[in-house]
Amino acid sequence: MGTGSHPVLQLSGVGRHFLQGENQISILDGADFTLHAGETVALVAPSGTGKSTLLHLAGLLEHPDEGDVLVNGVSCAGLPDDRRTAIRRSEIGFVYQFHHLLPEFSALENIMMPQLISGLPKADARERAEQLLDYMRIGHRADHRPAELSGGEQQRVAIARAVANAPLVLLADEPTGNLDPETAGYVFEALDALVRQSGLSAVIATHNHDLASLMNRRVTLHDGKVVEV
Ligand SMILES: Nc1ncnc2c1ncn2[C@@H]1O[C@H](COP(=O)(O)OP(=O)(O)OP(=O)(O)O)[C@@H](O)[C@H]1O
Repeated sequence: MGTGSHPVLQLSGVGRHFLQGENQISILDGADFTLHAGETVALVAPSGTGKSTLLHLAGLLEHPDEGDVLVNGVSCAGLPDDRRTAIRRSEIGFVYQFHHLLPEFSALENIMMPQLISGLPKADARERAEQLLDYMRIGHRADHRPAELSGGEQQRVAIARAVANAPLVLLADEPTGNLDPETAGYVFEALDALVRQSGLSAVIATHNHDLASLMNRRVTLHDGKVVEV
């Protein structure tokens, strides 16, 4: 992380509450968090403490009940949905625990898709997708559909898709949680290398402490707040 790096993602006093039976439970409650440009942060917390909730709010996939999410300094709390969607598409890449690839399209087409939606010419989208597949060392799998790929390959395609539009921030929700330990290590290292090579900032939720130690910084969730480890 260089000196003078600016915040690319900020959670400010974020709350998220759910009704469970008769009780309201606060999963996030006045949570603050700042991610700086070029920084990688591991989010390591027990199951059910709100990692997915936090990432969904940070990725503008859901609204907080209180507080604000700022992406590159832009306050998103009061923005209309179309502006939030535009910011999400251009600034955020998201990797889910299960790949969420489109089953009827090839690996290459899945990676081209977000670029085509953003209006990039098809030839450029294809070139970028091919480069990313090569970088993830699955160039030979370009024409295969998700069901024809191994779990590790599927997740590498999902990572390539998430960074295809050169987002400012990559968010990953247990991207290797579904893989055997050896494959998980391999995929996580590829993800880490890609993030560093492209100068991305990232928040990656993982249960795996070895993988978390590859990141610049570790945080956890406690009583609805983000705390440094
Ligand atoms: N839409 C919802 N309605 C009600 N409760 C919810 C909702 N979404 C999440 N929760 C509850 O909030 C808590 C946190 O969920 P979340 O998925 O964020 O945890 P997590 O830390 O990501 O867990 P895991 O590691 O198991 O994925 C859980 O108890 C969950 O049941």
